[in-house]
Amino acid sequence: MVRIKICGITRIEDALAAARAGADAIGLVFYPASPRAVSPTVARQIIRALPPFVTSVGLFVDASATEVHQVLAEAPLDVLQFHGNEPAEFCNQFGRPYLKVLRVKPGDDLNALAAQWPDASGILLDSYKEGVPGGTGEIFDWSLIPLERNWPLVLAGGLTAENVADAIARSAPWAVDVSGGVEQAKGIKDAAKINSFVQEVKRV
Ligand SMILES: O=C(O)c1ccccc1NCC(=O)[C@H](O)[C@H](O)COP(=O)(O)O
Repeated sequence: MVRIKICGITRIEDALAAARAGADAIGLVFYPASPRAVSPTVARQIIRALPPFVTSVGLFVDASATEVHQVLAEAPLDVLQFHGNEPAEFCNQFGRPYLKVLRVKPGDDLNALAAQWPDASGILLDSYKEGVPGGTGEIFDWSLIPLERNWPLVLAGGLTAENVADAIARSAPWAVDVSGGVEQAKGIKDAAKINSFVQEVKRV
């Protein structure tokens, strides 16, 4: 069973649509420049509205430790997700499980890179786009993903209900992560697209 995270949630109704569809996790973006950014107060409201057993994941891009602690003081996130240049020592300091994001470029040795975060719960592979730290809506070359690896892969980047079966077949991920592929506008999810995506993952 491939797990599913619906990322870039900004509204309670979208979080509930994800939960009802059968998603395992939702992502909340704490990167002010993102059109999907939420405040800690809104994040708290969304997390409190979630039914049990749906994991809340907080996304950060080179935030300071103080900023991460400030978010955690208000929003009880289950998991942290680091999209910037955060070294392992930084990621380890919050006492929460975390995902480290690697934005994939041709020539990357992904096993060697993943080994730099040995305590990460998983490594999220996303598309590289200059100046865009995440939520690109673009796929990357899945043949660059090593099939022999000793870390849980969370696959992201331009996934949709139409391409996710192929992506799973090619990369055998632990989980898939989608944002733009289940939206009607940036930060506004589409319940029908969420349902289609989740159904397709469960089908394969
Ligand atoms: O969504 C954003 O705007 C964003 C901004 C900064 C860091 C991360 C961000 N989003 C991350 C994600 O939504 C997902 O982890 C991933 O990038 C998949 O996005 P998509 O390609 O749109 O499916």
